[in-house]
Amino acid sequence: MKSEPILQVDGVAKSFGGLNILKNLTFDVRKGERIGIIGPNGAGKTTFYNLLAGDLDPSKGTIHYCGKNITSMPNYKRARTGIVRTFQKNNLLTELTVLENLLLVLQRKEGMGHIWFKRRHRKKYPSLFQKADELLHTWGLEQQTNKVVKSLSYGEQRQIEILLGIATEPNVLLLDEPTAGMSQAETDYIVDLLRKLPKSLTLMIIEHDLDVVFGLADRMIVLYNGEILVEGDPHLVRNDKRVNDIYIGQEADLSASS
Ligand SMILES: Nc1ncnc2c1ncn2[C@@H]1O[C@H](COP(=O)(O)OP(=O)(O)OP(=O)(O)O)[C@@H](O)[C@H]1O
Repeated sequence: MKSEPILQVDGVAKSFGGLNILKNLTFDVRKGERIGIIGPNGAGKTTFYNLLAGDLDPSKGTIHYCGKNITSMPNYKRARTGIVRTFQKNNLLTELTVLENLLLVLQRKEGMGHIWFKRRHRKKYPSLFQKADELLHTWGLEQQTNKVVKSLSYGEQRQIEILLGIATEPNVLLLDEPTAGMSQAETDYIVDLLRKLPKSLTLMIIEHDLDVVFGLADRMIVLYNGEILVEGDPHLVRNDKRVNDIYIGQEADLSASS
């Protein structure tokens, strides 16, 4: 028996000054699904994440999360209820160390005040530090612990950003091009990390690297001109003529990226 949808998107549209960027999107996401979202530049993928994360309100339609209407719920409340996104560009505090960035996320999660950053001491907050150590160990990033973020490579910074998203223990994690700008080794690390995430976590991944997204997703959504062109099983989507047509002349032929 299929589980109840964790997200229900019903008739969602978004216009900017008369331009219809997203048109009548309707689909459900079930708990634990891995949804890959692809589409050419400008198809509306990031705008769609903005609507899911509460960074923008839809012009039409509704979004339900765990059965509750969240269409007008602001982003910080959605994040608190477990819908967390990462961005195409890093959102880290680059003057701080990896550990300090992680502690900041964990202290917020533990409800330890909204002071944007207060230096915490290991002796005084052992459980906070232990949690940070565990996360860095689990994801093989111990060596980065005390490095200042700005000293890391772009790909390493993106790895840390994803780690921070995971540290919040989200129910739904929205990843926006998680491997963009990464080396092959860094990409492999991220793919491996995403594969190891708990099965109960619902993942949505916007990704231009077709090998990555087809390798991770158990369902694909193809956006084109603000509409769902094709949706479904990755194997069928990969071989769909309409999908191949929109990728012809672009970075890759879908059938060649297996
Ligand atoms: N605030 C805005 N005002 C006006 N137009 C916007 C705004 N935000 C996005 N757009 C337009 O909406 C369209 C979709 O943009 P969006 O960033 O969602 O596409 P995308 O599929 O994520 O593209 P990419 O793969 O290049 O990131 C683009 O034509 C963009 O210029």
